[in-house]
Amino acid sequence: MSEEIEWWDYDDADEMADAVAGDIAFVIESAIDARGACVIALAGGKTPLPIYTKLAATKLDWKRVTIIPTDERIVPLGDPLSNITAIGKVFIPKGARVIPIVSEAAADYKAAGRAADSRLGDHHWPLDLCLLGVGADGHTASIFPGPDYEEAIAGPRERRALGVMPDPLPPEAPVPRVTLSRAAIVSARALTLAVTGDAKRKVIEQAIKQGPASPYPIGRVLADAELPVDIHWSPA
Ligand SMILES: O=C(O)[C@H](O)[C@@H](O)[C@H](O)[C@H](O)COP(=O)(O)O
Repeated sequence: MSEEIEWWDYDDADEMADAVAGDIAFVIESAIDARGACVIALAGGKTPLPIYTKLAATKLDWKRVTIIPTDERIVPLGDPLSNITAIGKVFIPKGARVIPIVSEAAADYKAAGRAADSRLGDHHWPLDLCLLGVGADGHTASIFPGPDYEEAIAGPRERRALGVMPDPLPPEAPVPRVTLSRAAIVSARALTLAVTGDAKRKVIEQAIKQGPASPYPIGRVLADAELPVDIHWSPA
């Protein structure tokens, strides 16, 4: 379990977006100063979109920034469900390298996961930052209960990404996924969550209490984190 999990509460999503965008910009600047480049993973879903808009408005050396999604729904690029399409719309115009982890709608989600894993091998590792979202069911990235759960949570530590068939399929995007593994997520130099609403807050608080025995994916991830984790929260 991480030594330290710190909650940051805001009045609204806009205030949260300002703060989280500021934190991410600081990580990016520091990585560029230290190494000349930065690699970050950004969550899919809707909650972080205001953060991305504010982050993209920040003056940074975007050409030195590589962005991957924490997870992707297996759909073609351009599909409304595609996480990297939403992220790319915001950051490609800034000059960032935005890397899809699913190149085409693969019939075999496991093969899509293997391809993503090998593609991520081309990038500097560990991540400078991983921004996670959380579902009200306790999933994070695309680590969901189902046949691939143990592999996502406790597969070989060098495996960065894998294919996942959630069971049950989540109604908001009922498709197989490719996700970063727990090992890849917790190896990030900075681990940040951005969530809204009481339901998600309750799930995360419960998951933290449960520790490594948590039935929630986010509980299993937080239980394995060694660095301090920041959880940013606003009511809506
Ligand atoms: O592809 C995905 O589904 C996401 O990356 C996922 O982990 C997301 O962060 C949560 O489902 C929260 O999504 P919302 O922010 O839309 O509630």
